[in-house]
Amino acid sequence: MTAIGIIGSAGRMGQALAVAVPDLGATLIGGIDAGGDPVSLAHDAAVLIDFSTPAALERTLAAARSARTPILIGTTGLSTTHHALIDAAAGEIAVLQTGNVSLGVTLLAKLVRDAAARLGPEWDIEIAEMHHRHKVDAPSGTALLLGEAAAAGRGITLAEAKVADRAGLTGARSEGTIGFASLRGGSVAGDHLVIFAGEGERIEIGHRAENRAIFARGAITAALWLVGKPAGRYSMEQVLGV
Ligand SMILES: NC(=O)C1=CN([C@@H]2O[C@H](COP(=O)(O)OP(=O)(O)OC[C@H]3O[C@@H](n4cnc5c(N)ncnc54)[C@H](OP(=O)(O)O)[C@@H]3O)[C@@H](O)[C@H]2O)C=CC1
Ligand SMILES: O=C(O)C1=N[C@H](C(=O)O)C[C@H](O)C1
Repeated sequence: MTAIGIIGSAGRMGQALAVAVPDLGATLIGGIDAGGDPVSLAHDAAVLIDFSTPAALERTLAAARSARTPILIGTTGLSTTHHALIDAAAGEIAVLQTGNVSLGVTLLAKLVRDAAARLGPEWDIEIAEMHHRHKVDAPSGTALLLGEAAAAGRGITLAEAKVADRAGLTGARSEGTIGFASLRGGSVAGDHLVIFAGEGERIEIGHRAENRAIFARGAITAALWLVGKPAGRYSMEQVLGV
């Protein structure tokens, strides 16, 4: 059985993973939280799964590289510096980083890209997300992933179109921008809605996570898929074949 090591093992996702690992024919070799040693975990595990915090990523990737252990990164709130670290690691080990490991969101991203490509820039794109009261980053990793899919469909980068900070006297909406709205409250596992707002009509497509089991399943499936893969940066689309 494939031995999985978890970074962030006592957290909400870490606990969901511990429940799901045996069901998917793998075994949990160990896990760490703040203050834990990623080096020995990376040597013991056949693959690592990280659902922790961006601050942990540099040490985690260094450990994975030194042990040559593949890694699935689900942690969100990553900066361009973190992505550069991931790219560098992917030169030596198999890495998959994504803001959402579910089948539903992986497919939704493809639908969003397609819709954005077919609709002209006069269709305004807005992305709304709601999460539980404990979430610390905004917009969510999923919202950003969907924004990137929409931007790719339009042949632009999200960086040039993103508007995530509306408040006060904002002025009218600029054509071609992609807006984000983040709601926080209660125990919501993760809701995302992508709105294409045209003149006199709207298209809305979205996804609701009803629990963390879907994330645990997606993460373990992806982690098992990474074992034995050559160095590189992989995607959930490749794992799930959608
Ligand atoms: N990609 C996806 O599909 C999904 C992504 N996520 C993302 O996963 C992340 C975790 O979410 P969630 O489980 O809800 O968060 P939690 O806050 O419940 O758990 C985070 C865990 O990480 C641990 N941690 C903190 N610092 C370190 C460190 N330096 N090394 C190792 N572990 C550390 C914490 O331990 P301690 O208590 O000791 O600080 C805690 O156990 C978030 O970024 C979230 O957005 C969540 C769901 C799905
Ligand atoms: O923090 C969470 O809980 C989640 N985080 C991910 C995100 O930022 O999109 C994925 C999921 O929506 C749950």
